[in-house]
Amino acid sequence: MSDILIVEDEVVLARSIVSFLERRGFSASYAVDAASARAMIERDAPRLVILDYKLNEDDGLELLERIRAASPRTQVVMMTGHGDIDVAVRAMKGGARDFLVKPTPLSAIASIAGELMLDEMQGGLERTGADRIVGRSSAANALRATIRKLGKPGDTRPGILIMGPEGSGKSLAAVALHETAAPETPLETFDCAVDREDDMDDRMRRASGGTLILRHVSELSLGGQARILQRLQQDDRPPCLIATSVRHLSPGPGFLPDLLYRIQVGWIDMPPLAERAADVLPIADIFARRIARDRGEARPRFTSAARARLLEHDWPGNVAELENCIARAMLEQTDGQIDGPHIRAIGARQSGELPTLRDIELGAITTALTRTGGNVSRAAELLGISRDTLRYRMEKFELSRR
Ligand SMILES: Nc1ncnc2c1ncn2[C@@H]1O[C@H](COP(=O)(O)OP(=O)(O)OP(=O)(O)O)[C@@H](O)[C@H]1O
Repeated sequence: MSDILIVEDEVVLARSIVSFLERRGFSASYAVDAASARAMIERDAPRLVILDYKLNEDDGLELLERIRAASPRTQVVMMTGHGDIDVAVRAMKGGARDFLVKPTPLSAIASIAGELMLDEMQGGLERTGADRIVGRSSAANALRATIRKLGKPGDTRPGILIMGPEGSGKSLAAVALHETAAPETPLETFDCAVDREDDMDDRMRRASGGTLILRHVSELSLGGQARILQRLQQDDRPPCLIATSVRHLSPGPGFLPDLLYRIQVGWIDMPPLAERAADVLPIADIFARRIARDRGEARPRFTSAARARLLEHDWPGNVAELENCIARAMLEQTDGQIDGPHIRAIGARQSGELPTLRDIELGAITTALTRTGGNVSRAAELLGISRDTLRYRMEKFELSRR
């Protein structure tokens, strides 16, 4: 009896996934066609089925429907091809828990299996260090690895600048870094956009020997910057500075070079949530579970319509927007079930005459593709994103069909 069943017609791939999972302590087996998969599901009722959308003779979506009917407790994760976002959405509507894009790194499969087992234990809600970063996109994996690397305990801790759009998780990454590098030391946060600069001295004194997170550092006045530099010199055990910023910083009249060089030793880029769609469902799930736990309620379930809606949205307000959306959905749901209509995203902030982010993005992609004569790899390079991300965005804007 196995907890995980891999349904994949390429035997070599199926075997390697199974042995990878088994080396990590999961019990797994595989089936190469729909008939044997169904027989094994009836016999074992596995916790998780990882199902290839394209099976030789059989249709993965049809098999998904049968699995859901035969074994409701079995979770199904669909493996789709690149650009098959419509298949992914259909799979979610058909009751799949999630989807993975092929070629799927084995680590992503292990992480999904791990998440499922964590869910079963109702654990994993409170995390520390790099594990605070929920998600299984390659960007989330890379971020956790960077936090572990930069946060290696050592005598000197370099200043670190975390750049990224609003609500993308910069402050969370800053806390994760502190917990990785020096969890026993004090942690203080100063928000340069809202806190009074008169409070800075006190905040720095309390952070001595630990970490000071400077949120929205680009908003700090020259006076405030000078104050920080002065205190850093006076303190025997000056705090490590971790700064976050939406805007690019450059030394010049607005920002003291000495402070910038102190902050910008290490660097982390937070990508927008739209570039890591694989993170949306795991993050939504943990937000909903935390709210339910705080209210003493059972773990909420997302219907397939809700999951599909979460995946279809672009999240211009990033993780903060997703958090807000889930908080509202949790207010509206009544029976522990979050359904499609409960998912109402606010979208980008109203900004007068400004074009929407969607328009800007569509414009940039179209320009890059026009300039490169439709060459996706070169267009992706011009835009500074991966080829996969560009293909995904093109699919969303239906550019490939134009
Ligand atoms: N990968 C993630 N996993 C779980 N929670 C996340 C993740 N990223 C962000 N969050 C949560 O989303 C919310 C917004 O993140 P955060 O405040 O860190 O964004 P930010 O980039 O610092 O925003 P701002 O630009 O407004 O300062 C927080 O509640 C944070 O804990």
